Amino acid sequence: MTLGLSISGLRVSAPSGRILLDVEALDFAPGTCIGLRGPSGAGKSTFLLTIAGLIEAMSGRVTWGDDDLLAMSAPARARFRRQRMGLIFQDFLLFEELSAAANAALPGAYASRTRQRGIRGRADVLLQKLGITHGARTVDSFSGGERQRVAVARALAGDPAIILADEPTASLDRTAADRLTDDLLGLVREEGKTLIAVSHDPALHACMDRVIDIVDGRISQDRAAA
Ligand SMILES: Nc1ncnc2c1ncn2[C@@H]1O[C@H](COP(=O)(O)OP(=O)(O)OP(=O)(O)O)[C@@H](O)[C@H]1O
Repeated sequence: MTLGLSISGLRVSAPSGRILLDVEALDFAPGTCIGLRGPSGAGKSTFLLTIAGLIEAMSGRVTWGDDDLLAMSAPARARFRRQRMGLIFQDFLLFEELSAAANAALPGAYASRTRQRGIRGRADVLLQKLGITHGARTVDSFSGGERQRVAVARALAGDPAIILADEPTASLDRTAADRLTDDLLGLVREEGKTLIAVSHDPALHACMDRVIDIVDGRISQDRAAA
């Protein structure tokens, strides 16, 4: 399954009333890899949280396929996120005392037995593809690059249509960052998933299909990557 994103008249406000995001119209075709960049505090993470349905104080339309996030109840949004989205963050957010396989299979935590088995199998295949063959070792002894590859396997294990990444290469050195970018984009493209990645890393943006600049909560530039 692939899903595209359509946004119109989106506004996100802080409790003070300050507008954090103001996006008139934006469409992402299914299966596109999109980079988001902009100065610190511009609203990139807020944008990512908004399209993940994690922000309440928003108005407008944020539609994934036929599903309008604002029209859903909070539990329906959480279910949608669980079934359709994989999330990757800068600081990995792994369970330190678990193995790579157990971390990567976490999207199965709330799933039926049958789906859990499928997710475990997919997690193992993804870890193999990502070169993580560390058996029962717990991830607390993994390098940053290895940890982030476990996070990539976890994001993809539930076979979600959408992958959202916030600074996926920021904690890595250049070599590990480039490898992670190659691995992530390779897997995402192989399966036709939609990827949206916030990053300050020009090397990551150079691999994307489209790069969008956000400044002061607004889209200042939107172009197909060279
Ligand atoms: N819950 C909130 N209440 C008030 N202000 C907020 C809230 N969340 C974010 N902001 C503000 O919104 C602005 C955008 O924040 P955001 O984290 O989206 O920026 P960013 O572009 O991701 O920055 P960085 O590159 O530094 O991570 C910042 O000024 C931040 O302080």
